[in-house]
Amino acid sequence: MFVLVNLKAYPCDPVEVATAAADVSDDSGVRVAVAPQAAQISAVAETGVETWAQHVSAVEHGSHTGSTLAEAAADAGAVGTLLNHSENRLKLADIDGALDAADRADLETIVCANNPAQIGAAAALDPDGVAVEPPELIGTGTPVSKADPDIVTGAVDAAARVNGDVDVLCGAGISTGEDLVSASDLGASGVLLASGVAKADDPRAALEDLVEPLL
Ligand SMILES: O=C[C@H](O)COP(=O)(O)O
Repeated sequence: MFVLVNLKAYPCDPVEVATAAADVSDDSGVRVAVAPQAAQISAVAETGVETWAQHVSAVEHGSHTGSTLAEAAADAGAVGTLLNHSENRLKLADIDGALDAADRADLETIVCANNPAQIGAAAALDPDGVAVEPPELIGTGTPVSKADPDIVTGAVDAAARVNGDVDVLCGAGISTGEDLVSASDLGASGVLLASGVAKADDPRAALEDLVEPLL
């Protein structure tokens, strides 16, 4: 299972979370990555944790003020990027362009989507992975794997019909090892989560709890 922790714009210490994630990944053998704010990619990558961008723009080098250049994210230490997160939705053409930008910079890609139909569309663009997240469950602590398991199995089926090479993650409300096991049982190959770690009093303990059933 792949555990991707999105720090969003939460007021956590990204280096503290990243250091804990690197340690938990090393100790458990579970792949754990952290996606901080763009300006914090370098500091997070220096901890040794697998580091992802939260977004890259569909642009090349040039006059694009305010953009997040894929090459700059990679130079700072990112090895992958989320795209089209529910909190940063993109037009179809911009998802496609951002995937091209990520490919140019050798970044792994996960395209987020709300439901199985959108997952099928996202998979058709040939990212490395897709992540299904019902927006209404994001940040609630109610795991998608329990509240809406059909959306996870539906996403797995939709992706497989379109593109057998794409990994399928699920997210929204995931915070415990039990949630991780449920996601795996439903066919997901990873989880995308945020508040369960970024807003935890003890992010290290939250990460340890997440991977515990996989040990
Ligand atoms: O990127 C992460 C997702 O939006 C899930 O957020 P959450 O774990 O706080 O529900």
